[in-house]
Amino acid sequence: MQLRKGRSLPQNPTAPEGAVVLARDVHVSLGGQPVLHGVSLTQPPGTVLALMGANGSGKTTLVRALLGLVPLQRGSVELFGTPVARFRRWSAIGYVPQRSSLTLRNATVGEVVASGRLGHRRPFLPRSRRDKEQADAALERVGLSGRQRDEMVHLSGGQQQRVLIARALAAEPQLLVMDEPLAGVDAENQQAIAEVVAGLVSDGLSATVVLHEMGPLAPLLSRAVVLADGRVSHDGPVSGVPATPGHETDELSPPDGGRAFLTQPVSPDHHHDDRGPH
Ligand SMILES: Nc1ncnc2c1ncn2[C@@H]1O[C@H](COP(=O)(O)OP(=O)(O)OP(=O)(O)O)[C@@H](O)[C@H]1O
Repeated sequence: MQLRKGRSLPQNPTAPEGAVVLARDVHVSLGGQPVLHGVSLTQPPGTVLALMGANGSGKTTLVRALLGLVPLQRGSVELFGTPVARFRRWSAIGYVPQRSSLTLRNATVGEVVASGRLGHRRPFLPRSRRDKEQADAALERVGLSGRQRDEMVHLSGGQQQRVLIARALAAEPQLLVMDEPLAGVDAENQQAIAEVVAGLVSDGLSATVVLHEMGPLAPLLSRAVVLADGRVSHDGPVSGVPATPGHETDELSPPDGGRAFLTQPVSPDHHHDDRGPH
């Protein structure tokens, strides 16, 4: 599939020095249960960081901690050099949540992508020409131009995922945070998503991506942080990532990576078939 480059999405204005994400000794408890036990990581600008690990290892909780969505028991998080509690430039971050966690039955593609501009809009005013241009450019970027009127429910899982990425891109982010963008997505759409990410990275954006397996994103990953039971078990090049935790001699080595990383089967929620019209 050939994807056209977006027309007017921004170049990344992030200064070359300084991390886009910096976490130090992050401890998080949920429902009284400790989930993260002292996680630290640094993501330099312009990089693609994979957060990996088995089901329940704490990946989603870590992403939520990085975005200030859950309180820290201990430790600190900085976004673009600002402590997360004082961070206000949320439009600089495009968040693509797990598709399976969303209910989008009644929304159209255009509505979903337009909602990505809400952070730029002033209350009670109709959307501006720039809002529309950025939404259209984001949709073009993911290869779904002209699909604004389609209902989300009629798209395949992979196409829905691409719409959610377009929604995040419409906000003109500098950092894209994606939670399992390849889960339940067919090979063609996985490739399309990888091409979108490659284009964004070449424009200087950064991406933090929760992954069960690297798939076609493998060649794009700058490094991987692997969690095991809420602790970092690996932080470094992707080539050093074990195919299965506990079997560290069996390594993935991009660009022909993409083998399954799981120690446990993906929960049914992660395996919505990529059905529907293409
Ligand atoms: N609200 C909550 N209350 C109590 N425990 C929770 C809560 N949310 C998550 N947990 C627990 O925290 C641990 C980490 O969950 P999390 O969803 O962060 O893991 P994950 O690595 O993203 O898993 P998956 O790959 O299945 O999405 C799990 O043991 C989970 O049961």
